[in-house]
Amino acid sequence: MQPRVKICGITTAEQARWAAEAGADAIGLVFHEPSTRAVGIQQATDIIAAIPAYVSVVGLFMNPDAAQVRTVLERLPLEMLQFHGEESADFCRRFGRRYVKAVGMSGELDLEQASQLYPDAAALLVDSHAGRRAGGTGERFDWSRLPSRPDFDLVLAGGLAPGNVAEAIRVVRPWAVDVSSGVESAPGQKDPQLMSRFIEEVQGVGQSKESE
Ligand SMILES: O=C(O)c1ccccc1NCC(=O)[C@H](O)[C@H](O)COP(=O)(O)O
Repeated sequence: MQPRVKICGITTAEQARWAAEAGADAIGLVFHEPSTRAVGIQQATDIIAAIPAYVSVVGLFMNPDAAQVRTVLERLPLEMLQFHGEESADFCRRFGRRYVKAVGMSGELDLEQASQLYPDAAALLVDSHAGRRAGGTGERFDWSRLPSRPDFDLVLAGGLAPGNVAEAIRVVRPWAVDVSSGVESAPGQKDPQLMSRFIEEVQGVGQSKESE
């Protein structure tokens, strides 16, 4: 089955339209400072207005306080939340939204234990750096470290790009892939051609012989 695609770190309405037209299933808005991709409420409002139906909007936080998340949710119609820090499961489930929990692959990590810590997460996003280190690094990790048949939906992130995403999918067979740096021509500058090529590579894996 073809993985879903989330393009993260969208900062303008134009980038959002590019991502949706390229075929992204979800668009990520970063509410964590400091990040070159962080957006404010009005900016996010303008971006969301440009996103067509059936493309979900994910709000990304890293170790926020509850008031920050609540303020964003009062002002913006986010479909899902993504927590990228050391948030507890109790914290993540407080906001009445489905959420994805990011886990960092730097250092030793027991993914099965992580999935038991967040039993109601919609998915676990495995990234090069989470927990104490921010994401959006453009760095990949050793995909062979991932379990072959996890008992949770796995979102693969970290250094993905048009040139490696097909191999990543064949190795990991994730539920979804998530990309930010790999579809940028410069930090924070999403590129429509890179977005299209990335999604074409994802779609191509389903058709190619090697994927069997
Ligand atoms: O994208 C950011 O700037 C960011 C900052 C702080 C925490 C998380 C952040 N991004 C989270 C994502 O979901 C990214 O898409 C993910 O880490 C992959 O990023 P990249 O390696 O650049 O593709």
